[in-house]
Amino acid sequence: MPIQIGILGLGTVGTGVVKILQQNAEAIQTRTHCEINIKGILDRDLHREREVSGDFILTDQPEKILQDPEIDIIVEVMGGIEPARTFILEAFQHGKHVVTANKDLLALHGHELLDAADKAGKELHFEASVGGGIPIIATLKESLVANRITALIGIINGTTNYILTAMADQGRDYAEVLAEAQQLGYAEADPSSDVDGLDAARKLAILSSIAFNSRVALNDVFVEGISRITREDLAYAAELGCTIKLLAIAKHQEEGIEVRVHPAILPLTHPLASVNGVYNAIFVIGDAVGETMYYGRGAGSLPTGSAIVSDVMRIVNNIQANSTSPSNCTCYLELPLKAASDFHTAFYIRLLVKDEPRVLATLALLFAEANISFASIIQKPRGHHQAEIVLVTHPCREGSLQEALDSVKAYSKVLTIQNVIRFESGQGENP
Ligand SMILES: NC(=O)C1=CN([C@@H]2O[C@H](COP(=O)(O)OP(=O)(O)OC[C@H]3O[C@@H](n4cnc5c(N)ncnc54)[C@H](OP(=O)(O)O)[C@@H]3O)[C@@H](O)[C@H]2O)C=CC1
Ligand SMILES: N[C@@H](CC=O)C(=O)O
Ligand code: NA
Repeated sequence: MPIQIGILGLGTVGTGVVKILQQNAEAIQTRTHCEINIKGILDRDLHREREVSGDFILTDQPEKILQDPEIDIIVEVMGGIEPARTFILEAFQHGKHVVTANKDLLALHGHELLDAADKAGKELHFEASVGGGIPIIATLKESLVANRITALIGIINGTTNYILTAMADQGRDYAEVLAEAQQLGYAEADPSSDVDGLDAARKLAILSSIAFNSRVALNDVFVEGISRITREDLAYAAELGCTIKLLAIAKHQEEGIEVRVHPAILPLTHPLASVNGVYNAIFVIGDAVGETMYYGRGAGSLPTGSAIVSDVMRIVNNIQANSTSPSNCTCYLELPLKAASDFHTAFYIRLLVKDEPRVLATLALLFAEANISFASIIQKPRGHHQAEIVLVTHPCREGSLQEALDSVKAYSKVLTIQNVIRFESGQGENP
């Protein structure tokens, strides 16, 4: 007897899922000892020309999929919060397992959905929701389960990585490269969720909850986007032997966990520094395994479809072995969350100042009053008796840096604070 699946949404990812199930049908059947058949697909538009066809019904009526007693597994790839949330809850009520790629929904309602799956004794899988085709959720839940994860640092938004790579390598402007990323279909419908860091924050909430076995909600993630990064900052980063990436950082320290998404200056020697263009990668440190990294395509029809179909096959294997209904929720701890003022990093501070005696000495004094010292300084003339100064601090408390910046703002010889960017050593520990 084939196992029947129903798909909600025949867009980019839904089409990839159908293609993989059709193209690799023989290998999939051999590996699962079972035929997997697409019984029905829900989509709004029944008349649009499609890249795929097959022996399935295409319907715009959700009950035809959700209430079909023959369907065992629902694949939700329609996106959005509602009605996706209601459809998934309904799927559990009707005794179906669910696979979803919906990071927006999981970041907001993951707890509710995992509870509903547990209550129904059904499985909920979501490998595609973070890093597209990169196997990172299964890696954290299964392959690294013997470890205490101490740090996870990811490039998990392809759009922003594409933009920063093009700005760094080709010296192009932010707005121009963003428009190109939209044309290429990398960006979300509303690209502000990419460039403002929200897409990466949603993915980090999902990943860190799994990595630390403690629920991290979207609101727990400190978020800053890339829109204030300029070509000048990228050029200074290069001068310092570094690059700038939008990093999703989660660390488990004695005081608690910190979860943050922001642009960070990263040494070129770190493996994440060579993750370029639209590619994603997640660097994970486990107490036993040490440093590991997972790299690949974070989006796209077939890469994302690969993660979905693998999740479907995992469920099919469990159905065959009569061993479904495991515990879906892995958050058995309640770890404290560190406040942003307690983050501890080095900083890059770019200032436009009056080029006069004692300015640098006064700046050193203002920072010293907040207990912050400099690791290096770059100064360049900017004409009209002005100079641009880049100060690189030794690691310090974020709260202390804010105090120092308040004094710097009030200092009359400082014309503008052009930018402030955190450093990330990428080694897990806070220096
Ligand atoms: N694209 C990617 O590379 C990745 C996507 N994801 C996630 O996968 C999911 C799907 O993304 P993607 O395939 O790109 O999205 P698309 O917009 O390409 O596809 C969604 C499809 O579902 C249909 N749909 C949406 N709402 C409804 C509804 N209420 N009833 C019936 N049909 C509906 C849409 O119809 P219509 O077009 O008419 O709105 C569309 O055909 C999202 O959650 C996304 O975040 C995750 C990783 C990567
Ligand atoms: N807009 C996202 C697509 C995948 O989630 C990205 O740029 O990574
Ligand atoms: Na993935």
